[in-house]
Amino acid sequence: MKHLFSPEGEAALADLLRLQPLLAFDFDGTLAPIVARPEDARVAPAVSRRLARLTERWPVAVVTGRQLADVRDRLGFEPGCIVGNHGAENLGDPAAAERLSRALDGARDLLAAQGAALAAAGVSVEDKGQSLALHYRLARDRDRARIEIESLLARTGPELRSFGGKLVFNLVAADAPDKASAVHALVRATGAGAALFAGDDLNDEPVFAAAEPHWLTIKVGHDEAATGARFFLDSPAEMPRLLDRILAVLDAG
Ligand SMILES: O=P(O)(O)OC[C@H]1O[C@H](O[C@H]2O[C@H](CO)[C@@H](O)[C@H](O)[C@H]2O)[C@H](O)[C@@H](O)[C@@H]1O
Repeated sequence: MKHLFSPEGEAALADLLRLQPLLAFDFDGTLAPIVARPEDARVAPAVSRRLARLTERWPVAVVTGRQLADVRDRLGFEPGCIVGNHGAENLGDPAAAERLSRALDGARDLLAAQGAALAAAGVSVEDKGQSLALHYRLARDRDRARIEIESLLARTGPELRSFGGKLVFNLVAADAPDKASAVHALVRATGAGAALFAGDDLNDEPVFAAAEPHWLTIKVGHDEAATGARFFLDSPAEMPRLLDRILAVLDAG
């Protein structure tokens, strides 16, 4: 996999921008650097200023594992669309959203029963409606925290699906939409000719895997996880340079 600012990456970006693409971004680890506490995550002004300018002229979306109500005030700009809960929130179907949230009720009961043990192991729980996040970044003994979480996950049924992330386990309904279906739906809804999608985590991999050949997919950061993205950026600190490249093409056109 090559860096986006390699000659191959620059050429792929130039080709993509001729197709009037949707520009879609993950939040944590992509627009906002990873921080110890989820409540401290924010988009840097250097990034939000550029995204605000882009949003005036191009379809821009944020597709995040967070809840909409949580992420909105962390952005510093107003994108054309935000999809939350790993692709399951804000798809315009309130009945489906309600069903996806109710599917987690059994897990909520398990969490209540196992709450003291999880808290003692340093696990914090985020209930986001259509998904649950069990964080263990701040646990003193991360192995012990993982064991507690895995024992809870082992007691959930086939109506739920779990997947990992950055020092977190996530739980959603087995049939919950993922970020890939969300990005495809946004491309259709905006009439965009392609998509650029940048993300850093496991919940972004379905987008990379289901991308059309003419899309541009970018993994942000380096970790051991295999990725299906075509190009990479070293960190969210490279985001202003990417956005400047896109703005320059728009200014030239
Ligand atoms: O899809 P994303 O926008 O990347 O959201 C994924 C999860 O991000 C948050 O957790 C992660 O970021 C935190 C802040 O940097 C970090 O402290 C935590 O360890 C990470 O797992 C968020 O809290 C979750 O709800 C999102 O699902």
